[in-house]
Amino acid sequence: MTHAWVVYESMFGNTREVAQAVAEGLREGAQVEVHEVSTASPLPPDLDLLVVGGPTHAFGLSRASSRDDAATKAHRPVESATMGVREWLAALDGASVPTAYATFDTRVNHPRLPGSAAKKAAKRLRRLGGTASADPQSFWVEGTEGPLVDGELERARGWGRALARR
Ligand SMILES: Cc1cc2nc3c(=O)[nH]c(=O)nc-3n(C[C@H](O)[C@H](O)[C@H](O)COP(=O)(O)O)c2cc1C
Repeated sequence: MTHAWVVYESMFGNTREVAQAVAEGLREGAQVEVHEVSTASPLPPDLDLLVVGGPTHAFGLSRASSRDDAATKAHRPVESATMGVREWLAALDGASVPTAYATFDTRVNHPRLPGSAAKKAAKRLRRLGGTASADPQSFWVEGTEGPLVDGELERARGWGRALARR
């Protein structure tokens, strides 16, 4: 059976919810673990599929400064305070990256801005020698702190199901 990890970064919890929904979908055809990015090392040697997701910050992957910005906006402690997908990917050893990967992000629905953390993460994984199992996917939130737009968790489950069939 396909062994998949879903690795996510999340400040306010929206990307975590999407990660969990993607994992639910994947479980229809894969053995899946979900890991918050600061606890997602090392990758197991028998991994078949790596799914990586994070919030879009300033048109791309978060940085320490944008995470600090999120922390000042948040009404409770942010989840991924110490590191993000950008730093995690930079530290990844290409030899441990499974051939197949897929990336997603969360982004604000109105106004729809250019730039996507998922596209940036996909570029890095491609450079590490991986092959995309799907196009980078964005899931929409109503505002900086969320909530997710209605129907996005169901769409995330469906995306996960489709990934498991590839
Ligand atoms: C510092 C900062 C910069 C952001 N920049 C963008 C952006 O460029 N485009 C966008 O669509 N959303 C942007 N957002 C909104 C985030 O995408 C949103 O907070 C995120 O999807 C929520 O996910 P989370 O709860 O997992 O952190 C930004 C949010 C923060 C805090």
